[in-house]
Amino acid sequence: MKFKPEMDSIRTHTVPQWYDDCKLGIFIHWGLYSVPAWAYPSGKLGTIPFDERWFAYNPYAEWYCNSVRAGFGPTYEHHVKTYGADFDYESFTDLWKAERWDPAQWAELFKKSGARYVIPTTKHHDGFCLWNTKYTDYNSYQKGPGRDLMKELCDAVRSEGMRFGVYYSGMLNWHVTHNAMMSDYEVHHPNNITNGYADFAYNQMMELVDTFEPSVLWNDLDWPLKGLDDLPYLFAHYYNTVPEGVVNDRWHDVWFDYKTKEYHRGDKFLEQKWECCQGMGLSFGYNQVETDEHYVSHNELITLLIDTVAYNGNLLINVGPKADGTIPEEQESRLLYLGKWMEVNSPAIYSTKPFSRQKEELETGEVVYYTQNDSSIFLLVTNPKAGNSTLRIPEPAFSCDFRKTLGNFGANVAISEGNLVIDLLDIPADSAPVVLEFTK
Ligand SMILES: CC(C)[C@@H]1NC[C@@H](O)[C@H](O)[C@@H]1O
Repeated sequence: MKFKPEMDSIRTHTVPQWYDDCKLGIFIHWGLYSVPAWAYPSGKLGTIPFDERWFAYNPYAEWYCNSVRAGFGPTYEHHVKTYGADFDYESFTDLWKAERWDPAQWAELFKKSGARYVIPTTKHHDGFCLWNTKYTDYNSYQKGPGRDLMKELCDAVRSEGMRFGVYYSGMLNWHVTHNAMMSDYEVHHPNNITNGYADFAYNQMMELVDTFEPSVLWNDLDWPLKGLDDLPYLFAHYYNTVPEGVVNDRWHDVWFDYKTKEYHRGDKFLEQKWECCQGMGLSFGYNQVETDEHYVSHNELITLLIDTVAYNGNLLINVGPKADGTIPEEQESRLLYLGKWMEVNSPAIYSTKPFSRQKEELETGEVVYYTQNDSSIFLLVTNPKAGNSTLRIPEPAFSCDFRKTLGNFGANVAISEGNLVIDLLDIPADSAPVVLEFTK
């Protein structure tokens, strides 16, 4: 076995090329919380103080159980009015049927979006498992849909040639703890998290590795503090079982292959491989309260991908399906639009590296990004003006030859008075970002 259960051995693991090259993944938050599918769209993570102003007004619909446990606030009031004060969260297993779910349809849509990996929630904080785990009967095979949702999805994703990863909420399990969490400290120090629970989480993670051999282990929030000594054994087993596997950075700083950023992006890492994960709206789980205005626009989604890739990141964009197994039209529409753009422009995305410059904001309002591969430099122009316009890029970062535009628009390129001058021609109204390729 290449990896031994000791951190000196684990630290020899490197990020496999596939993860660096693929750039775009699909997150899926689907679970019992998809039945009520209700949250108060209070604001983006990071814009609201992380106290009860966040936890009792949580825009994350997948936090429904905790929001109700708060005992006040809009979600609690909605629950009492809709289901009654005595309706406990576990009873949503009787209402979750997934009656319209076709995993092949999901996989086809994700493939069309240009995504190359898919990571579903196998167990979110509520503790309900979406695979036929032997460690609890609180799972989708024994209850609710009566199906091993993860096995069906894994087969469908892989049959479309995409990689399958697993999300697992290691630190939180609200089927085990029963108090409302109203602070960041409580989230990272849940009471009742015993040695027994740490063993449960370890055993389920090992079961996920052995059952699915996932390309990504995406643990969330933190790992049970009583189980930190188990992690070298988990990582060694995982890397020996899945040599091209990668793990994220939410394991109590014990180890990571790549860093994660959730919504607020701040300073990007550039040198360190990272992944931006967010919903298309304010929530990861489907929230019936959200309308199109809460969602990033179609072009903003493409710009989010470009702004991530230019800084050495991957975009893991989330899909929140409805309880019946259908994907909300607003989300499907954005994925298809992104996929159409990728059909033409993916050479500037897949298998690229950051350039010496990543982003420039021009005086005329356009924002220009750069990526590169071994033979080309790509210049990606977000919010280009409709019709014909001229971009002036002072002190250009390169003087190589303009090769072509990617897409149905024209361009004339010249160096004039020390500026790279680009005449963009025939840009449609409300255009998606446009890409020009230069030869090194
Ligand atoms: C980024 C995503 C996986 C989020 N992580 C923190 C959770 O509390 C939240 O519900 C969501 O799963």
